[in-house]
Amino acid sequence: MNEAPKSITPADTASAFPPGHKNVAHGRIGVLLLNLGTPDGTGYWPMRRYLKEFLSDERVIEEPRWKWWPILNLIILTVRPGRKGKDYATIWNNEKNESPIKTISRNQAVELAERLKDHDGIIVDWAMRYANPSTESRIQALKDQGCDRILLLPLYPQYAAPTTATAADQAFRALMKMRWQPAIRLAPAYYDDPAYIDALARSMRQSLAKLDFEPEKIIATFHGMPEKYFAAGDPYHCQCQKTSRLLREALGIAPDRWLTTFQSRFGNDPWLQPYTDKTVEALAKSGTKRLALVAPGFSADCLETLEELDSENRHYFESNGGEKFAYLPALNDSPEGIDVIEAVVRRELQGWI
Ligand SMILES: C=CC1=C(C)c2cc3[nH]c(cc4nc(cc5[nH]c(cc1n2)c(C)c5CCC(=O)O)C(CCC(=O)O)=C4C)c(C)c3C=C
Ligand SMILES: [Fe+2]
Ligand SMILES: [Fe+2]
Repeated sequence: MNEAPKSITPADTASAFPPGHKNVAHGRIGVLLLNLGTPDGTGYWPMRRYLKEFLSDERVIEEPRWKWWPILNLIILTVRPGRKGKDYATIWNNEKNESPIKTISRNQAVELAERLKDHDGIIVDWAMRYANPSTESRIQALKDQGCDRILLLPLYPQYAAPTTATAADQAFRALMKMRWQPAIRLAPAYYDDPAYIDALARSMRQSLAKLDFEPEKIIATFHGMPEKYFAAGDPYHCQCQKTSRLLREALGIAPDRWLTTFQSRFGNDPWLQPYTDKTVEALAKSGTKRLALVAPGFSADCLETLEELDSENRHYFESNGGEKFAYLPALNDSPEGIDVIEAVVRRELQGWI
């Protein structure tokens, strides 16, 4: 049960309030789960709005604006909304009329609140960096409910400037408009946290046990990024590699059965390699018949996993001689997934609760 928010009374200040002083609720703690975002619909205009917001972010596209603006507005935003809208339609949650990443993110917040309900005065919410629910609206909602301390948890196990840093930028942009800012904590990346590796290993064991085949090879695939971001000092690549190694070791899988790859290349620059699609194709062509893919960097299944991995890469494998293919689901709102979020949140709330 949540305690009622506190408010400063004249008794606290030992003097009468000057007339007109606004009484602001405080005394609660907010936990805000942050993920990337997703379009509000699969039609041209919601897709275009989403891609415009996303691809206008200088943390995502590090090109001079004068060079990027015409490419984005005259080329990408004319063709990509239609093409990607069709892809989103294949994975859409029609019951709720929303993208899976939204359904899963909401469930993660509900489940986390359930795990924390023994603590008075904690409110759990969720928000997106792009589109809805916006980071600003949910930080304001927490503030309105009396949260004067907020823990931000970007649900990216591996730090990357195009994901983690932009989530923080957006939260701090919202604070810039506030008179009484809440105190903020930002949870660090948890790529090698034993709670995360253990949850991934438990989840993978369960998924592998449900298959009607034993994969010859397993690929741990991570979202890619341009190589030049890595060269400029982004720790993402190293953190992905470490997650992958720790996970393989936790599962006791021999190194020659395990590969680490990067997916979702966008544009013409070289991205982190090896590329997932090229690796899947090469494995099939060189005689691998049974393959499983897992995407440890995604805390929620989304377009990049459900469509790109489970559908596109399955097709590359099967059309090049592969026979059995499995995509092993992300941690999502499974008990293992909530174990990770709860462990990080409890650790980062120390001193506040
Ligand atoms: C163009 C540059 C991009 C970089 C760099 C990038 C990094 C990055 N992204 C994720 C996680 C997700 N990305 C998702 C979709 C997506 N990503 C890009 C581009 C970059 N991502 C685009 C253009 C899109 C939209 C789809 C498309 O048009 O191809 C998603 C899925 C969201 C959903 O709606 O389901 C996630 C999640 C990470 C972790 C990352 C790290 C380097
Ligand atoms: Fe992305
Ligand atoms: Fe590295």
